[in-house]
Amino acid sequence: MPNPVLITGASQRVGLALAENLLSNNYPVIVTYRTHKASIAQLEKAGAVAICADFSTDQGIAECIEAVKKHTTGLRAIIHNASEWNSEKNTSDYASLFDSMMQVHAKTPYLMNMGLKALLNTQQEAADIIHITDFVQSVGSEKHLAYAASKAALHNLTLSFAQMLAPHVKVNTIAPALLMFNDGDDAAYKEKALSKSLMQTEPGAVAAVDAVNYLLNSTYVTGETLQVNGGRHLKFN
Ligand SMILES: NC(=O)C1=CN([C@@H]2O[C@H](COP(=O)(O)OP(=O)(O)OC[C@H]3O[C@@H](n4cnc5c(N)ncnc54)[C@H](OP(=O)(O)O)[C@@H]3O)[C@@H](O)[C@H]2O)C=CC1
Ligand SMILES: Nc1nc2c(c(=O)[nH]1)N=C([C@H](O)[C@@H](O)CO)CN2
Repeated sequence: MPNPVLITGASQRVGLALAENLLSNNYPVIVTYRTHKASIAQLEKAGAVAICADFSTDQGIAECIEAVKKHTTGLRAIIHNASEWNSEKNTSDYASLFDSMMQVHAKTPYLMNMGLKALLNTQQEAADIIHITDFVQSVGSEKHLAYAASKAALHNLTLSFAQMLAPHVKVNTIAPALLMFNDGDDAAYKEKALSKSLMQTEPGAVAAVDAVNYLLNSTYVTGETLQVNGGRHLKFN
């Protein structure tokens, strides 16, 4: 039996699509969720192990690490997907915003990788860590400053863990731009968001699923960023 893939934040959208795709490709899957939704019950019905985890505290991260260890002695991959896209416009408590963004996007992957890296080394074939960041890791964001900084920190962890865990474990970043709109995004927002890339489309979670499968099947890519942004870096007008 192959070792499972661990996906964080899999109760909806991209994380859920990743879990469903990997299950359909016969990978054993362990997911974390914070809010129990029907999607989690469906994943469990399909054979996934589901762990309730809130990464907003260090204790929550530690408990998640211990829960994973109770379920498996080995891991094929860890995919850090859990995230909150919070903006400065919704608060005046910038200290808490900054801390919460760094907590979920940088401290959680850091502590989970340090706590679980030994499980990645019980494989004959290579193992993977995938950090899902954001296009803004390299250009910043005037409306999501703390979010962008935390995603840049996560990418820097890619560079460090790639050096620490080579050659057995490959560590890479997937940096998406628009993948999926959110409920409540109005037509004006959607039009503006679509205009920011050359492809001018909302690709859906499948764009991230394809990127993850490329990395899982790669044998020589590590310490890299897979940009999944519809050519946004070339859209200047
Ligand atoms: N959607 C997009 O267009 C883009 C997405 N990305 C990145 O891709 C990834 C997937 O995006 P998307 O699917 O939209 O993500 P979501 O915004 O839907 O969030 C994914 C999950 O993260 C979980 N989560 C958030 N905070 C915590 C926490 N403190 N502890 C535990 N779990 C938490 C949530 O769990 P629950 O619901 O169970 O509470 C949620 O289901 C993210 O890393 C995102 O930053 C990057 C660029 C564009
Ligand atoms: N955790 C999340 N991160 C991001 C989301 C999201 O919905 N959840 N959405 C975006 C936007 O699509 C942005 O890329 C384009 O406006 C960014 N990050």
